[in-house]
Amino acid sequence: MLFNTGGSPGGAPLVSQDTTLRGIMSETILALDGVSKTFNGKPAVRDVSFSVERGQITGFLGPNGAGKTTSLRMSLGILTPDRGTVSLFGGPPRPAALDRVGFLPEERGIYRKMKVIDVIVFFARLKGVAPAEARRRGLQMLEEFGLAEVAESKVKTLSKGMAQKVQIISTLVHEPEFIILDEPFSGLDPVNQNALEQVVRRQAEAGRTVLFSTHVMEHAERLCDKIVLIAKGRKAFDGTVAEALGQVPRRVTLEIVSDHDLSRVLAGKGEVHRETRGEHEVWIVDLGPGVDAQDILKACVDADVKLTRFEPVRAHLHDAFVHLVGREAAAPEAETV
Ligand SMILES: Nc1ncnc2c1ncn2[C@@H]1O[C@H](COP(=O)(O)OP(=O)(O)OP(=O)(O)O)[C@@H](O)[C@H]1O
Repeated sequence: MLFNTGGSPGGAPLVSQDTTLRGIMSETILALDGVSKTFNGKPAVRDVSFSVERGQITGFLGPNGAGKTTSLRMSLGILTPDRGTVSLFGGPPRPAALDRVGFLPEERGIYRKMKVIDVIVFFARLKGVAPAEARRRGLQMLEEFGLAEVAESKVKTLSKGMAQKVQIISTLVHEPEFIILDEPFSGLDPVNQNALEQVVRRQAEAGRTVLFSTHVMEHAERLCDKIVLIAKGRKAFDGTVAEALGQVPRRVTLEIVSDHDLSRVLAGKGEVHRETRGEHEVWIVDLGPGVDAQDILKACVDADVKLTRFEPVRAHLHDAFVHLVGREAAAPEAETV
């Protein structure tokens, strides 16, 4: 097992180990209502509302500069909104509520001169875990993260990825009910990104609630019960991954060797584009309402068209994001100025 999924703090019953039930039993852990924040006259977050439900994994997605970190900081009371309200565990984000949260900030920094295990124990103790228990959990988690041999090493001797894992352990060691991770995958190599995805899944399976921000859609596509898309400070979408993908026109790509004109065959099936790639003619169909890929295949077979490729194209979350906010707003902030 990669990570300890033990009981919830204070012995409270875990909500559910079942993904389906997780969806049904709804209790709002965090709610932002009409929240806005401006820095030096420049709006960073504009009238954003969304909620995070207990036991779910929620992805907070958007390009660099979209307003994710600012929203997370407001969620935790680190920043005060100019307008709107934040409710954490049913009230303002006060210290007692924050003890139930594990937060991995975007700006990472741990005490370089301390030993790894001492850093983890330090963070656990800040959240009220007894010293012996903090050490026991810290050593167990280091083992599970493949870092057992560096427990007594100084932080400054670790690679960047190892240091990030130590910081993730420090975020989780007090077994918080609600885990907020700001860009947790950045700085990790693909193997460790996969390992972190497993950690997030196991936390949710243990009944914990996870909210993480990312500009890499693939993590959210694989992990999330719900996603919130934000661009240029505004919420663009809030729903399940399937609902987001449902916003993208379904597409089929056809390839033929001849210069057969498919316009008549594909008439009424959707929006059709034609491209020449080498000696192949490629026809791309954005399927119209009520048309599915099989209708296109049947029309080609009936018209005796010799296909060299027939490919229903699977949409990805990035396509949905671009479709919802436009290519310019989907780009990182620096690319749009
Ligand atoms: N303390 C601050 N002072 C001034 N401007 C800020 C401050 N914090 C954020 N901003 C600005 O607010 C906007 C949103 O930034 P934010 O960090 O919330 O975005 P983000 O989606 O988290 O992106 P990134 O992943 O790059 O941090 C940006 O234009 C940023 O420069």
